[in-house]
Amino acid sequence: MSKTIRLGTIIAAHGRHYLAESEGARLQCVTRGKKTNVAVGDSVRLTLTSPNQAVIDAIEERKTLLYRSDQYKSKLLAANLTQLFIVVATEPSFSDDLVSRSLVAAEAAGITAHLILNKTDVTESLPRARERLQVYTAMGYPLHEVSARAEPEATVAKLAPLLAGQSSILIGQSGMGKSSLINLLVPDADIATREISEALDTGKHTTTFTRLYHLADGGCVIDSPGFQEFGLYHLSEGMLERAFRDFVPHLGHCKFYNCRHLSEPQCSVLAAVEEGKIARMRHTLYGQLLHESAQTLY
Ligand SMILES: Nc1nc2c(ncn2[C@@H]2O[C@H](COP(=O)(O)OP(=O)(O)OP(=O)(O)O)[C@@H](O)[C@H]2O)c(=O)[nH]1
Ligand SMILES: [Zn+2]
Repeated sequence: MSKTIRLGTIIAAHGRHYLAESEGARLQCVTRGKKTNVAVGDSVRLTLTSPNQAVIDAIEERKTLLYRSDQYKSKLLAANLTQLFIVVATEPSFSDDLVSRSLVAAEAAGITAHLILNKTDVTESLPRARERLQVYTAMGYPLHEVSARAEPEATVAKLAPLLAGQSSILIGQSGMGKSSLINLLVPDADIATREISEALDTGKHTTTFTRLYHLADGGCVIDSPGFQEFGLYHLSEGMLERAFRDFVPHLGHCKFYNCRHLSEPQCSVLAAVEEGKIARMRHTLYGQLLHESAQTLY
């Protein structure tokens, strides 16, 4: 049989099983050997092995790559993204640690980050949520307030134009309303998810895989399973300080050119923390991430 080579886009990933879209068809894909370096959003070169199956031969050059990592391994979240939306809600309470880590990951990957505050209809928790989000809006991250349940049309009117023509990912802790938002933005998301799940043969684990949906206005949106941890062990010290957007104006002014901004004398980052220009919580996280990146084993 002569080989058929095609280009495709990875639209779902579950373990080492991938689903690609190519010339209007969906193809079940595997990698060669034990490679697991493929991400949703990747452009790939495929060799067809049957009418609906293929082997991934190569990954085209990525524009961006968003990933998280722990001490032992990295986990690719999505490739070729242009934007990241962090979904938080008035309730349940969101984690500043996860929000900040997601922002740092986006900065390090060169992806624009936005915040979505969902469930604004829960008015008693709204002032507190807004107050907590001020630290991020002060850094220039756009905040979009919506209520997927109480104001679905207004939610779509606000978010759809931001997503059009872009390649976006929605991430958030469980319970923030990410699925509700996806269902509003991608009207046939449920059907698409079921089809993808069947094609991937993931059985019951329908919500544990990352998938890409096309948008009516062009572009795509990627839904990833909720997670509780966002390890950034892969970021080097130099990348870390620049991925803290609030640190950037103060970099280059420390007494020591190789200042780590932890306890050095005449450190302009520490001075900014003392002056309230950098939130203490952000500096604490920076110290934690620096510590984590020193633990990397791989
Ligand atoms: N009051 C209110 N509740 C909402 C809103 N949006 C979603 N919810 C509710 O919040 C709960 C969580 O919503 P989901 O969309 O399942 O949230 P998720 O972030 O996808 O959570 P997981 O599926 O656990 O990852 C559900 O009970 C929704 O009905 C909203 O705008 N206002
Ligand atoms: Zn310093």
